[in-house]
Amino acid sequence: MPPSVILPKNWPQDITFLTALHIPPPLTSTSLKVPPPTNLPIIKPPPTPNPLVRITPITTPSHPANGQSGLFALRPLPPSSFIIFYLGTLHPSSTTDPASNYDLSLDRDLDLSIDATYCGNEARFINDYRGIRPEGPNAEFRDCLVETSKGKFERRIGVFVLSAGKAGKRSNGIAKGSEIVVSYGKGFWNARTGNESEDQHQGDGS
Ligand SMILES: C[S@@+](CC[C@H](N)C(=O)[O-])C[C@H]1O[C@@H](n2cnc3c(N)ncnc32)[C@H](O)[C@@H]1O
Repeated sequence: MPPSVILPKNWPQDITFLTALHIPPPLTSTSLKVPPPTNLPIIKPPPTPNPLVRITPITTPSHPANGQSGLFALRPLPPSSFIIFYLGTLHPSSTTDPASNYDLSLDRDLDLSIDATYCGNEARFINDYRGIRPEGPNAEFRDCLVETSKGKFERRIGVFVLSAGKAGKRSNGIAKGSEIVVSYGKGFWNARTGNESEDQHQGDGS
């Protein structure tokens, strides 16, 4: 991280803040290059810290992640809008640490995942909707692209506000002050309650 980078409020001291994906050797960004044309949205990297969100310690006893943190909207976020990239360490999915609570599959065909246990950005604080928002998630992970140089694109995972259709007809997106929640997928929770029947990664399934 360049020394001039301003850390987001409430960023933990023991986690490295990233402004770009961490790609340790032998992987290179070539693994993420996508030849055009593609139908994925092209996202311009947002400023850091991300002005749309805030990491907030959870102190409500009834919140299932009480004592941890969550990610909250600092302003109204319209349906389908991009919020933030999911950053962390890129690694082959075959090396996924089954105990990681911050691992997200980037692409099954490319066999790549992103783990934000030791380094990441604000997106690592997004909680699962279960026990928090009875209506369901208000955001989701989506595949997208970033233009790294003129005409060159790389794969990323972004967090997007649910579309009005998915969130219900009257959805206005995410209100200022609301917690941003996704679905980690049943597999995430099954793996943690000893049910191995649906062993998927965070973000798969619902
Ligand atoms: C990706 S982290 C989310 C950020 C985490 N709350 C933190 O402060 O670092 C995933 C972990 O958050 C907690 N968590 C997220 N959503 C939860 C929920 N709906 N109920 C209980 N714990 C949750 C669990 O400990 C889970 O392993």
